[in-house]
Amino acid sequence: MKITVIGTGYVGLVSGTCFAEMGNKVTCIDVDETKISKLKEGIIPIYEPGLEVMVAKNFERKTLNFSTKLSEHLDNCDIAFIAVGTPMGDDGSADLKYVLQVAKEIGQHMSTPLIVVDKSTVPVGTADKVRATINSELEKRGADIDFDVVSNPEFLKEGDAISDFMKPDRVVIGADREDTAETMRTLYSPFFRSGSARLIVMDVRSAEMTKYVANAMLATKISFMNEIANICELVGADVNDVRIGIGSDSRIGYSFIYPGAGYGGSCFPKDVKALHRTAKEYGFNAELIGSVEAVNDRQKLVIAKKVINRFGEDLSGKTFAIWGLSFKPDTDDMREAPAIYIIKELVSRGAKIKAYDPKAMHEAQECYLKGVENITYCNSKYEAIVDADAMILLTDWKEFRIPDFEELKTQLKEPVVFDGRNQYSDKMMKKHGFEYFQIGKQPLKG
Ligand SMILES: NC(=O)c1ccc[n+]([C@@H]2O[C@H](COP(=O)([O-])OP(=O)(O)OC[C@H]3O[C@@H](n4cnc5c(N)ncnc54)[C@H](O)[C@@H]3O)[C@@H](O)[C@H]2O)c1
Ligand SMILES: O=c1ccn([C@@H]2O[C@H](COP(=O)(O)OP(=O)(O)O[C@H]3O[C@H](CO)[C@@H](O)[C@H](O)[C@H]3O)[C@@H](O)[C@H]2O)c(=O)[nH]1
Repeated sequence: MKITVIGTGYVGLVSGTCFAEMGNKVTCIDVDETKISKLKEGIIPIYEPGLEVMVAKNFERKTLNFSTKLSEHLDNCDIAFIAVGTPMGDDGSADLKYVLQVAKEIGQHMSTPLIVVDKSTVPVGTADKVRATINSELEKRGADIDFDVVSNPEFLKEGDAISDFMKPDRVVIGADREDTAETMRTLYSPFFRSGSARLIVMDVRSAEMTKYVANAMLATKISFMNEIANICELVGADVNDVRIGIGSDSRIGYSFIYPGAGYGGSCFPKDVKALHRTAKEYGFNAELIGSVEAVNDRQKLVIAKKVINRFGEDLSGKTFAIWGLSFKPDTDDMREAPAIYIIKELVSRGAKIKAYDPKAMHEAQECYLKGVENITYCNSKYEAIVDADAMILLTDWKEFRIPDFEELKTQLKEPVVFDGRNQYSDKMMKKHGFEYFQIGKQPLKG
């Protein structure tokens, strides 16, 4: 099929590349000229394992192309995917300005029948707005061209994006017309080896809702466990054991019940807020969803509180080594990363920070921690710990899992570790003589 993907970010680039991998002819469009010219030179703007090789292969065999000109890539196109950002608006709702701008451009330039697919995460009712916007542009130029609007939310995770897309748990398609649904089934059939039981077709509004419900459910699991972790700590229980104890019940399961320094990223925080806001617009106070968000906001500062309890309210003269800045491992993405909040809190109390992340240093320096004083960016995790008063682990990158503990102990002024992702254990830390603070368990005194 001939496919145009509009918005070449995490979702657009991964989706476009994976569709190309399956033999479709794909053009990825973006308004960001620098991004597009870099992609044409084989430079990938994001860090996502496996993506660079797949982009290069498909670009070379001409199944994948990049452009800034949407108007040149709608003729005889079968499907146009909208994959632009839907950031949080001032009132917490999803800001649809990029989506509707794309819809407007599609209406202005389409010349042949087209299926327009919303892949961006958008509130219920957005497909109707996209349809109305396209119709209005067609009317303005007196054009009568058949088109349909489909919702096909994306469930990929950053860091695992290629495998999530190539081997999806499910693909959700919201289509109100059977011929459109059939085209979408054909597009996705190569991604499912044995039939299409996991290719779920429903009405458009239910598909739009499904995306928010999936993210809200996952975020709820995390906030629930973080709440439990805080209680465990107070009553003298170990949340790590409790997690295993409950996860073994197949009705609960092990995934997404890891307590930590709070969830971040470009999706959970904004999508939970947007769902809460949608409910409010319909006059309903979604209390549980509101609490999920509030618990997470509080959780982001739990590690900072532990540092303050240990070192005092005034942290001037103290230096802390931070291991991990990205919101999760295997990505350079720092959107809503707990590290931003924790570092700002410590710096505001006079602390100095020595930070290291395998991939997110540039994002931190140039964007998310830009202008924050007293941060030194280090070239390695070991450089960061030299003369620091304590090490604080905030992202569970594999390279932090089994560090050289003796080196860590020697370089730190005092052997103190705060673990925001429960990567180590009391047993391990006791062996090496550390004072060890983790989430959901009373501290191990040195
Ligand atoms: N990042 C994820 O892991 C993920 C996963 C599932 C769903 N989503 C959803 O997918 C959507 C996109 O997210 P993302 O993380 O890929 O965003 P992103 O910010 O990485 O990329 C969006 C891209 O769209 C481009 N753009 C904006 N306006 C445009 C226009 N008029 N024409 C062409 N390009 C335009 C931007 O320049 C940018 O490159 C969001 O709704 C998000 O919630 C994201
Ligand atoms: O048990 C867990 C699991 C995750 N997290 C945190 O939750 C956040 C989000 O993690 P993850 O879901 O792996 O990353 P995302 O790339 O944000 O992916 C989520 O958001 C995407 C955008 O909507 C969806 O497509 C995915 O299905 C959904 O998992 C991160 O800060 C993690 O550290 C925890 O604290 N505990």
